[in-house]
Amino acid sequence: MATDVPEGRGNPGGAEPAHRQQPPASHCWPLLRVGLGHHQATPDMAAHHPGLLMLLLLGLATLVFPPHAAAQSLPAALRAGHAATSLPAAAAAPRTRYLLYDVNPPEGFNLRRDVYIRIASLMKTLLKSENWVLVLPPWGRLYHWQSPDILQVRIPWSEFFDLPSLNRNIPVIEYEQFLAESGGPFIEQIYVLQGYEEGWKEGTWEEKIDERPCIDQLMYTKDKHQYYRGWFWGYEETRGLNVSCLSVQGSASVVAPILLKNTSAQSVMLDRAENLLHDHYGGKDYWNTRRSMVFAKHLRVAGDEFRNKYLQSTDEADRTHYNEDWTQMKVKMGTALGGPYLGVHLRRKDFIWGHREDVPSLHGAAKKIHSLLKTHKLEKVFIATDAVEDEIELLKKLVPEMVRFEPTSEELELYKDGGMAVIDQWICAHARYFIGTSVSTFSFRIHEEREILGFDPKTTYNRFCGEKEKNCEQPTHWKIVY
Ligand SMILES: C[C@@H]1O[C@H](OP(=O)(O)OP(=O)(O)OC[C@H]2O[C@@H](n3cnc4c(=O)[nH]c(N)nc43)[C@H](O)[C@@H]2O)[C@@H](O)[C@H](O)[C@@H]1O
Repeated sequence: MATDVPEGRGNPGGAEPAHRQQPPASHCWPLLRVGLGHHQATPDMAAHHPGLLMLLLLGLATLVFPPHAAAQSLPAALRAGHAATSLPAAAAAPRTRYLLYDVNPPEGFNLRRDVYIRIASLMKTLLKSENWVLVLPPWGRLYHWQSPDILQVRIPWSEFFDLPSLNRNIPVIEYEQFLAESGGPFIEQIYVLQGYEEGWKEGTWEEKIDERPCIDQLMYTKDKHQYYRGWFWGYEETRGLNVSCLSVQGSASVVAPILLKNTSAQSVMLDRAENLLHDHYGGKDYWNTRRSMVFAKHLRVAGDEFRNKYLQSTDEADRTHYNEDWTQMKVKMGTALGGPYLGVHLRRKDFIWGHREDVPSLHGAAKKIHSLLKTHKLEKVFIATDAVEDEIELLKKLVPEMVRFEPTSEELELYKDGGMAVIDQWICAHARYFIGTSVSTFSFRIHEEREILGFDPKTTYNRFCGEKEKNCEQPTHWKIVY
């Protein structure tokens, strides 16, 4: 079970509470895109312009009576057993509360996708008693996204994921919609999640959460109006009204009582949300959320066109039919054949800097690739990698059969580094046989995509071994649960 641990990063085995019930997946919450641009009234601006102050006050009023509260409360009302009644909307509508979250800055795209799954479980717990909406943290300023000359900040989720699909699992909105609905640049309560200073004694694991003094120096500073400034995904006008710390040890839903009882703030942000563990890793709720994370259509189309053109791979021939509605997609294991190519994810950069034993040299990887091509009678290999230019040149020499998705500058600007990662993953997910890199969440997400598509696990849960590795344990098969 070597590979389950890094997935949760400090996710101690056996600490999962009972599987939590999920709300009906059949609702599609209303998606209201409100174009606000990146212009917000700032607290500083308001202080100097009485007219703006008026606007700001109006905005604050909408915190209490958000314009879409009635529409968004409908699923909650239905869950609570009410019909869509003839009561006046304002009277019938419980207020909408907004959950926001962020992750430790150095963490990459696919670890962040894992944290989303944990937060979705918390949302499902909250929705049992109140009307919450998850505000999707805009993408950007990720350490691994190093392509020069493209602006990679304030990126909405819709650039990488299909929002209607996410909404079939839990109610989500983009950050700009939150700004428009809540009327201003304020997040009322920020909780910074941290561990317990005293740690935990082995053998005495218990789930707990407490308001505690902050252990590390806060990444938030007060402005002259006593509002908190910080990194709010590149939205420089956003401010926190209150910041405090929570020591937490446990799964995501351990936070629910705090949010339901200790604070009445309408918008609550959980910073350093990677400190929460999965409610139930690999269970039905996990898989429902994972299945709802459908890649944005334009990225899937780009990947499909590439498969067709360079890898002679089509869904018909490969038996990888995809249903746009994930709730209707249930493929029997082993049904998918995959395109006539080997899929490879070769993680480099920070994975080799630590001289890790479980990462192969390029010569070692090339040797394994050739052996797999022979075994599976394949002629082409698609390689997804974050290797630097020199390594790519060496790879080209070592593996002349290599095919890569190399974007034009226009494509890179359009898809960005995140979109490139998605396209690479999508192509790897459709290969006849896949081999990835040890403990990389990038590879893990490919495993899951192949599980959803219905591949035989033998063609999926494979990884390269380091030349000096003594016990090269292969990835765990996490069977899909419907
Ligand atoms: C050591 C740790 O590794 C963890 O990375 P790991 O799980 O592999 O996976 P990720 O969390 O996705 O972070 C790696 C990032 O590197 C880029 N990248 C890696 N491989 C490829 C590839 O084959 N194709 C493309 N297009 N991009 C790639 C991409 O931006 C990806 O999101 C990080 O999340 C942690 O922050 C930390 O750095």
